[in-house]
Amino acid sequence: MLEVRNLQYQYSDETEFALDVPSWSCSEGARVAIVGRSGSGKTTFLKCLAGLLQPGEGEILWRDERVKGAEERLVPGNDKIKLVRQDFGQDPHMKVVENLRKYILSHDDDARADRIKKWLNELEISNLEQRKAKHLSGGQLQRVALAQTLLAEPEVLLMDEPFSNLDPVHKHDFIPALRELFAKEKMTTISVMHDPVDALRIADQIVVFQDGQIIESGTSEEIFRNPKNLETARLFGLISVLSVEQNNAFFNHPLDKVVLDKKVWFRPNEVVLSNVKAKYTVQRKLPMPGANWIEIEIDGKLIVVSE
Ligand SMILES: Nc1ncnc2c1ncn2[C@@H]1O[C@H](COP(=O)(O)OP(=O)(O)OP(=O)(O)O)[C@@H](O)[C@H]1O
Repeated sequence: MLEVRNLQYQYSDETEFALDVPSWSCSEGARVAIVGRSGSGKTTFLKCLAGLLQPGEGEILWRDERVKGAEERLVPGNDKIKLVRQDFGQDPHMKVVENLRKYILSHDDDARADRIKKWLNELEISNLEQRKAKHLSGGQLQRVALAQTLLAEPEVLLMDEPFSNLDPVHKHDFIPALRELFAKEKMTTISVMHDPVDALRIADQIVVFQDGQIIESGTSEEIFRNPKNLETARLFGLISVLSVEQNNAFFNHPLDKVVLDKKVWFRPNEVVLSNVKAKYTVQRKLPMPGANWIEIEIDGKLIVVSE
C-alpha cells in the first residue's frame, strides 16, 4: 500500500499555495488518475511521492517503509517510486538506444539489450531505437522517457500528463495498451491527467485536487456519475448549474437526481429541449457525436441541453 499521512509542503517563494493532504492511500497495483485545475497541486503531490521534494510535515509510506524526502538523500528520488521526467532526459545527439543504455549501466550488455528491446517493444516504439533523440517528435520523446523510467522497473510509476504530446489518434490506441501493460506488470500507477476522458480510460480510481487539497477520491464510476461537489463535476465536462428555484421554473420535470453545494447540475445529455417550459432563446447549436447540443438562454442564464 502507498500511504500518505499528514503531508504538507510549501514552496519557499510561494506563499499563496500549500499542499495539505491529511490522509490518502492506494493499494498495490491500483491505477490512479489525479485531476484538478491548473495550479491545484497535482505535480507537487507527485514530486513528494517520488521523493523529489522535502515535505515540511508528514510522511509517505510505501509497503510500510518511509519514502525519504529530497534532503535526506544524496541524489533526490526513490528507486521504487519513479516519476517520468517531464524534460524527457534525453541527450539530443545520441540515439534512443544509447540514451536508454545510460540508465541501466549496472547490467551486462546482453541483459541491457534485452530489457531495452522489451520496453521499446511494449511501448510500440521499436522503430525509434536507432533514431537520434533530436529527430524525434514530442509524442515519441514522451514514450522514450516512459521507456527510460520503466527500465528502472519501479514498483510505483508516476506520470505527469503522459499523453500531452500525443495526437488523439495515437492516444486512442495507446491508452488501453498501456492500461493492459500496467495490469500485466502489476505496477501501481499514478498519473496526472488534464483530459477527463483519458483519466476515465486509464484509471480505476480518481483523486481530485483543489487548492492543494484532495477534495474527493473514489472509483472512476463514482467520481463521474455522483461527484460530491461541483468542482469535480466541472472537471469531467460541460455542465449547467442552476439554483433550486431556477430548476423548478425552467423545466416541466425539474431534475431531482443530484443536488450538490445546494445547486442542481446536469450534463447536456441529461436534459432535452422539450423539457424546457420557460421562455428561451437559442444562442448556439453544438453538433456533438451522437447528439445535438443546444445552448439556450433563459432569463439571463445560459444552459446547454440536448435538442
Ligand atoms: N518550483 C516552484 N516554486 C514555487 N512555486 C511553485 C513551484 N512549482 C509550482 N509552484 C506553485 O505551486 C502551485 C501548485 O503547482 P503544481 O505544479 O503542483 O500544480 P498543478 O496542479 O500540477 O498545475 P498544472 O496542472 O498547471 O501542471 C502553483 O501555484 C504553482 O505556481
